[in-house]
Amino acid sequence: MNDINIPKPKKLKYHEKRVAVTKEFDFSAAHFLYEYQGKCKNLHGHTYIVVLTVSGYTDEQGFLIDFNKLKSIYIESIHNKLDHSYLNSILTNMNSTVENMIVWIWEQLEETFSLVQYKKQDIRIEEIKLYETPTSYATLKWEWMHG
Ligand SMILES: Nc1nc2c(c(=O)[nH]1)N=C([C@H](O)[C@H](O)COP(=O)(O)OP(=O)(O)OP(=O)(O)O)CN2
Ligand SMILES: [Zn+2]
Repeated sequence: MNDINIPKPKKLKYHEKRVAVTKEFDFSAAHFLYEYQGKCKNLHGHTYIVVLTVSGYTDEQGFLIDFNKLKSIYIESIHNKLDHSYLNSILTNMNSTVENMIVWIWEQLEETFSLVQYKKQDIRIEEIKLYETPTSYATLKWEWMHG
């Protein structure tokens, strides 16, 4: 039987390994592709899925980053800018392919992360996956951005 009256430990133990946590988000947006021969030359929409993975070291409570904090960073950096948007008016000088969008998304997120104090935990974006459809997606990793 579980004892719910376990005394609070005097000092919480935590490890010193780099770990990663992942959270998934979505946004809906419209676009069309320039200089493209195919159905995507016409205005259409997608519900994009963003799979965001960050890595670093945990704090004394065993948190790398609270999932709620990760969500608020995502909402501020990406959702508020892209949800129900017209992508051609945001990525103005390039095609809104998932390849281009994922780099833009990375840069926006990284800017917000740099404003939050995570130096002690050395938190960094480790990987992003951006799904345009359930079967079509792009991947970007820390070493490809910074290696
Ligand atoms: N390398 C890329 N190819 C294509 C992109 C892209 O961003 N990068 N984008 C498109 C279109 O935006 C299109 O809406 C999505 O492409 P697609 O996977 O072909 O979508 P479908 O749902 O029609 O896929 P099916 O598997 O054929 O059902 C095109 N290419
Ligand atoms: Zn499309």
